[in-house]
Amino acid sequence: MDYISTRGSAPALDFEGVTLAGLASDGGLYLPREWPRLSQDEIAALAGLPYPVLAARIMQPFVGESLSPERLLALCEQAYGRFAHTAVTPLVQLDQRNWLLELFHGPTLAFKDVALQLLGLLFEEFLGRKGGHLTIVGATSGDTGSAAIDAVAGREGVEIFMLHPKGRVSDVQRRQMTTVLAPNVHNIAIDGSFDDAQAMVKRMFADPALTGRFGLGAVNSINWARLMAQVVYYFAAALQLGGPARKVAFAVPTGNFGDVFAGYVAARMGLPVERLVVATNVNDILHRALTDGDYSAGAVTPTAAPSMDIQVSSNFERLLFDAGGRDGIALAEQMKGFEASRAMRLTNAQRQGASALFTSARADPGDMAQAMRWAWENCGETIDPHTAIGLHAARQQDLPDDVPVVTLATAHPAKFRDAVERATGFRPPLPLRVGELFEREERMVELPGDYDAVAAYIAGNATPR
Ligand SMILES: Cc1ncc(COP(=O)(O)O)c(C=O)c1O
Ligand SMILES: N[C@@H](CCOP(=O)(O)O)C(=O)O
Repeated sequence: MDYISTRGSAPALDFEGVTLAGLASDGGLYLPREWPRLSQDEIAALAGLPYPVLAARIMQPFVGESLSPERLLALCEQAYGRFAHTAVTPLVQLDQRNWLLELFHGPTLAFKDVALQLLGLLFEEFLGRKGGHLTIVGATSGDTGSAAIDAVAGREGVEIFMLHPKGRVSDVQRRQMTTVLAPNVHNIAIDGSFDDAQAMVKRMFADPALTGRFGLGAVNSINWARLMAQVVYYFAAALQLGGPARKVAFAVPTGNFGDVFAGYVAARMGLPVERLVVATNVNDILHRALTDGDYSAGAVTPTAAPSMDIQVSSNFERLLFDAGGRDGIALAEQMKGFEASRAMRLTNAQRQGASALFTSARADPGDMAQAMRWAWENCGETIDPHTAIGLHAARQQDLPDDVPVVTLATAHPAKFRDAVERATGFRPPLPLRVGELFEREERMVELPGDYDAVAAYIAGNATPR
């Protein structure tokens, strides 16, 4: 399996290469040259497998020669052995139509653990072969940061510099990052939004002052390995609900478009998916793009679902490339225009390609609170604000009677307990496995939202390759 860039001019790489590279050298994102396809019989034969075995089977075609099937399985067993539920991503029924896919049973209580626990092990495996040192630079609106830090803290040959927008993550999210005092972990709070932090990280990969001295790596969903690991739970859920004989719809709380793009990959591999519902909060660039082709980024509005307070959505580029005909050179021009003006129109081909599977919905703060209350009062379930946005979208769908709708429950409600308590009156307790988060010392630096200041800090503190 080899991987090509969405912008058409970076060298093709194998799985090990894309995992360590993160972003392509032309500024694009890597995707498999071709989608591996599973027949309906092959999918049916996956029913009932333990999660790590299912994960290794789904991921093997993407991994190719980079890992033997036995080694990939061993890494999956190690990664998913840290989850607090034996099903890893259990399904919970809400009513006749609606289900929750709980993705928050990992060590840091959000769906990011599903991919990042594995990615930490992949880094260790590949660096162990090649030698060298990886300097991870990442941006987080709260959940990627804690999951990535947990996955790499204390590991040999890796260090992490994680940027988050100051004051715009929940107190639990911040402490999950800043109380990890391992010497290879560096938390940086910047003035600005997640979009500002993400733009800085992408710029670092094109900055010779950094790339010349440090081996930069990515943990954000620009890294293909992140998305690959997330494809697995779409199969896991569909198989439990009668797939592949029965189609399933998914409602996905969306920010950087990584999680829902993983659902698109599952469909491209042959999983019968009725619909993928892109659920946004008031930062609704994706909803506007999918409904009328307008991909224009305004300022980010802070909400009670801070992890989705994103306007420039990295992985949308992957969809524009794949659904729009895979013309990397044309897409590079289109993205250059977007980067200059923060606005673009989707082409007809991109709109048609996307509309075959995707639909979208937007939730304002009232819709979000109402969905939290509905789940609590009618089903006895506490859900977090991000999941609530997904559920709001799921409950608006007009679908054939026999199609179940799975809302991805992307974070544990206790990560956002103030918002949950405001909506439901119930304050969800933190699970014991996170420990005494509020008693621990915090460590981070605060920097202005200025690229040169952040790059200089990293250059002054990172380990050369
Ligand atoms: C809890 C939660 N829900 C949803 C999302 C959105 O996921 P994605 O960025 O993959 O669209 C995020 C962050 O990305 C998140 O942390
Ligand atoms: N919501 C994310 C934002 C980063 O997204 P990623 O999936 O590209 O890493 C977060 O919680 O940090």
